[in-house]
Amino acid sequence: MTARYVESSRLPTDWGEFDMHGFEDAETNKEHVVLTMGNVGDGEPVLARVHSECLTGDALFSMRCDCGSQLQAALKAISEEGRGALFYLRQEGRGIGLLNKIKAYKLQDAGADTVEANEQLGFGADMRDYSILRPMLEHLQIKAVRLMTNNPRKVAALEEQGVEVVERIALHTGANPHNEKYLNTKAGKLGHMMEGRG
Ligand SMILES: Nc1nc2c(ncn2[C@@H]2O[C@H](COP(=O)(O)OP(=O)(O)OP(=O)(O)O)[C@@H](O)[C@H]2O)c(=O)[nH]1
Ligand SMILES: [Zn+2]
Repeated sequence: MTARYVESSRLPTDWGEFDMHGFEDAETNKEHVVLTMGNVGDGEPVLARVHSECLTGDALFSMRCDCGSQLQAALKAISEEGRGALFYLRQEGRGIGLLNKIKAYKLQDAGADTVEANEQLGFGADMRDYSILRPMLEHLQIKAVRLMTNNPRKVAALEEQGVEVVERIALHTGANPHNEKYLNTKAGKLGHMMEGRG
């Protein structure tokens, strides 16, 4: 996988003004963005979030997951520090795509958990590929991060891309009665670190 840098612009948000950098992956035709604030290329560790697209949670206010709340918390944390980077990767549905995620939700409505639903559809539990990050990190000259995530696989994935993860910062937010099973499955089957969640 390889991403080509295309263009940057300003992006004013509720949490202040970010710089938005667009990348294109010619192999998959996916378009990815990175929002940065401050000087992220100075060699100092960067407060960072690698966020996987979740149309339902990020844009449509879904309570089935914690994605929208994590996205907002990450932007807020970056703006409070005045420096950081949010990688918005188009890996909808842990890489299976939106329509397959809807099929997985239907199976979950009938009792399956998120992992069982993916397996019933013939997919692995998590099909995300993080190698797309490498050209983005290189372009932005980010060499070390303080990563906001509960997912140890993301820490390992960044290290595989040659970036030092000097700290993992837990991101426990957005728990509600509708996503209790989903969060429990993440902790029980997908290795997410959910200690202290409450
Ligand atoms: N296949 C599938 N994907 C889902 C489901 N619910 C959320 N997702 C996707 O999962 C991705 C988010 O991954 P999560 O496992 O919630 O969290 P994470 O990104 O691994 O870890 P954090 O950094 O801690 O947020 C997004 O791409 C969502 O669209 C589901 O039930 N099935
Ligand atoms: Zn989500």
